[in-house]
Amino acid sequence: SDTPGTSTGHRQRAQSSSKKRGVALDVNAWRGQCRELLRRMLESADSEPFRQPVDLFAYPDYRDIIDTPMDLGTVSETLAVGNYENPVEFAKDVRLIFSNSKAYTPNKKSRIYSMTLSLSAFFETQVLPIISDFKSALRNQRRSRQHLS
Ligand SMILES: O=C(NCC1CC1)N1CCN(C(=O)c2ccco2)CC1
Repeated sequence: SDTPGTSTGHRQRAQSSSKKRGVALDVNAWRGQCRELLRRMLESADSEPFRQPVDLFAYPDYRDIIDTPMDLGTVSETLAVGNYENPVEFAKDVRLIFSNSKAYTPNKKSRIYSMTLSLSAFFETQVLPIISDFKSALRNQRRSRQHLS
């Protein structure tokens, strides 16, 4: 630990460094982080009903209730082709999977709906730091660009 009362002197801050508070504020880090989060969700048994679009022959009334179907396979594809601009858009689609399941379920004790609950609890804990780190990186980038103008 530091000797109490020692001065660290005036540390020269490297101009190019975007590191603050020990967090690398990289505005692109969110994409790999979201890919890894998806991978972990897809390896969970709880994601099985949500890996592919709903089979409308198995659930003929599905579109009577659900306007915008969504599934983890579609989210993965959208992320892979670069069609999400930020992690908030990514999270919006994943949350749509869970809200669709909640809207469609005949009752809150259904097996598939209970899988939604545990999967979404896991997702929310994991996506929160990804979104806050992205927003910090964006603030940092705008701050450093602003002084250039
Ligand atoms: O067929 C589905 N998925 C496609 C399977 C993976 C290949 N389903 C998932 C969505 N879904 C519900 O959320 C739900 C809630 C209560 C009962 O079902 C309906 C069934």
